[in-house]
Amino acid sequence: MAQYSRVSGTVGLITLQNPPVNALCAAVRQGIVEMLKKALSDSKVKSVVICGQNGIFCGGADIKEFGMNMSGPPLVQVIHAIEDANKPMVAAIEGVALGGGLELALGCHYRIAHSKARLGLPEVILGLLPAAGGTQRLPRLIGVPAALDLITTGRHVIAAEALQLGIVDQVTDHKTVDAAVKLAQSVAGKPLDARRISTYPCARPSDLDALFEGEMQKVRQRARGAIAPVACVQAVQAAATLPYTQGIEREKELMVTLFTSGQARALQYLFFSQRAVSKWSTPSGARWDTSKPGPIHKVAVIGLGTMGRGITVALAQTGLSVVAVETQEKQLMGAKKAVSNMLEQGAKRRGVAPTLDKISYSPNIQAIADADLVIEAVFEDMALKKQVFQQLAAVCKPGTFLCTNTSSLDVDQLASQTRSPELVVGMHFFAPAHVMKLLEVVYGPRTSPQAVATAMELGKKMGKVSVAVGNCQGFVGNRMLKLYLEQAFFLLEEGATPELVDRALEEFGFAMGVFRMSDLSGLDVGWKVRKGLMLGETDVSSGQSARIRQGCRYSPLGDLLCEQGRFGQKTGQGWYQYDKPGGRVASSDPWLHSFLESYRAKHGLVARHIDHQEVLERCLYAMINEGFRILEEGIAAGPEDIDVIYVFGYSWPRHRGGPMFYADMVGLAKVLERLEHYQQAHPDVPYLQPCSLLRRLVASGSPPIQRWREVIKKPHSQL
Ligand SMILES: CCCCCC/C=C/CC(=O)SCCNC(=O)CCNC(=O)[C@H](O)C(C)(C)COP(=O)(O)OP(=O)(O)OC[C@H]1O[C@@H](n2cnc3c(N)ncnc32)[C@H](O)[C@@H]1OP(=O)(O)O
Repeated sequence: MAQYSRVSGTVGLITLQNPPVNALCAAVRQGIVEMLKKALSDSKVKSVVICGQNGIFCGGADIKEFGMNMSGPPLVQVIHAIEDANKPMVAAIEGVALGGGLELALGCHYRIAHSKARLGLPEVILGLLPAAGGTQRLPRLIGVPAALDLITTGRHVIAAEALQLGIVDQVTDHKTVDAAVKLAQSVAGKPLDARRISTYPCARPSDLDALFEGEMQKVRQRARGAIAPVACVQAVQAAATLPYTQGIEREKELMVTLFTSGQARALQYLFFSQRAVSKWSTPSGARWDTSKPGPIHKVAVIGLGTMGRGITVALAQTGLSVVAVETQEKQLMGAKKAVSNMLEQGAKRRGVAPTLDKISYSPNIQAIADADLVIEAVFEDMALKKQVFQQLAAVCKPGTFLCTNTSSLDVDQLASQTRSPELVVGMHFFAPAHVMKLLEVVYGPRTSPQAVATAMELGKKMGKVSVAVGNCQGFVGNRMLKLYLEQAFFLLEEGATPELVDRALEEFGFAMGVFRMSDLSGLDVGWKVRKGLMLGETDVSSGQSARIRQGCRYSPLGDLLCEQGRFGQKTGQGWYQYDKPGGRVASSDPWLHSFLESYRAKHGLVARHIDHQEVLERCLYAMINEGFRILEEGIAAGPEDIDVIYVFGYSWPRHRGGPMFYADMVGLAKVLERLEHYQQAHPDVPYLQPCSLLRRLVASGSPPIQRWREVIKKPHSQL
């Protein structure tokens, strides 16, 4: 899987051959060792170039090998053999040099990159560190602060920045391998001692201890319990304080700890899950590889509130033509200004020209007549959306895909308003729509495979992680979220405080606990949804009836706060208090605590001690149980879909893989046992009843998450 040839008479060329990204699997590593021997023993060869086939240098170690017993020569030794070579070694970097790929290049004596190439050490994103000498060579080459930045964030740099940092020696706009061969010829016979990075001293800034202390603090804060970023800092600290041979030992030691941690498993599962969700399928048999997306040149957005504006920005940034329609003139003018600002800021950040000219604005719905796809983003109200869909059906040209940006409403009811329900599909964006990576693509029973494929393709163009899901109340994300929120309310009724619940969830790894998050997104949003479901009326706020709706336990706490005008950050008061409306810093609110006390007294509830474990089990297992129901009903095709939705749309801590992966880590039997326990304690909460799929999985011996689909497909087995 590595090829050798001699070019221009005196240059040995080693080409890595492992499509699609030339990952360094055992056979590639073995191939490099053998081809290197050939090159070094060929007396005609004066210098050697290493490149990758198909315009990609190397995407790093083969992540698929991580779960297996490693065979073949270890990458660290391969790189040492390259660095020790007595002929100049030149890395010709095209496409990407990531992880082990960049480490391989750092073992070479010279590096040349194409101007479009991207370089980086993204191991931290996989729960690892660059353990093939990356943490030891990079700081020696570019200095401790710059190396810490790249290694702890995993960010990619383009060739120009790599040149500026000193990672590469040259950048070319021409054929990289040809330029590398020229460079190799020009350095043939030159001494190599000063080119072996492992022999460089590591420049030590005078305030080294303070630098590492500050970095460690920053990283711990950002990591939210992830251990890899911390290990990355420790490894770079070894480079700065120890000789290379000891540093590389420390790097290995830290890597072994990470390698065997559940966090690395979770993050690697997420890497493959993120890619797996693009290979969507539906229960009716439609699939990504047999469904062709329709051609989309022009997209219309209807309704320019917060969501419509974000969607318009995200569309314009893809380079598509956009018609943005808002019937209220004042709102239209405001939207135009806001969208232009967002586009300008985004373009400035990315160093490109803003795409303002891609958008035309109109107060008239007739302006969308020639759009290929329409995204309706009006207020979340079924009657209003139905009216808009009737208008769309009348105005749009035949074959136009009609998409609704709804967070929970029935996509099929909207499809019924049109003559072509097969063209109707949900596109559930998350706020702010130009920033958040997640897109739920919702197919109804009549949505055509082509409509799903088109929405998925558009999501990809917009840089989203798109997940195809079935049509049900709340789809996947909000359906599970509802139970998470509800359990948190029940915990308050039983004696917890918002602070206690949030602390437990934040220690678990969420950026914000459920109550701080509700304050941020606005309590009124959920209130309106509950009213729409006839749940949020508290006119019967005394006695038992206030806490029972539609025959089940209900907590009106959120509704009662809204009735007081406490909508969260926007009003300066919610589950917490803020220094002013729009304030961001939450502080404990004595009013809220006495409100909870009088609420409990009024309803005869006796506060009891609640610990973090109960908070996690009640909030997370309720949600996970619903996840199993979603899988059983075929609303999500597999656990990966649910996990990707939760990580990219709901800030689930990445190093915990997602709710379904977490259930696998905890153990399905344990989750089942705790759900049974809570169901007995709370018989008025029917959804705590363990889902039959969970029971079947446990009865099947709790197979690993990668094998759940086999059990899902056999609905009646094992019981
Ligand atoms: C004690 C132990 C010592 C070990 C020492 C060595 C340690 C080294 C650590 C590492 O190198 S870890 C790996 C670091 N590299 C990465 O994180 C890069 C991951 N890949 C990417 O970021 C992207 O794939 C890409 C390379 C930028 C290409 O992106 P693109 O959008 O073009 O394609 P994708 O859809 O993402 O990928 C295509 C295809 O390739 C598979 N794949 C990508 N990278 C790897 C890899 N490193 N190993 C195995 N497979 C990889 C990906 O899964 C896709 O597969 P599919 O089947 O087509 O979905």
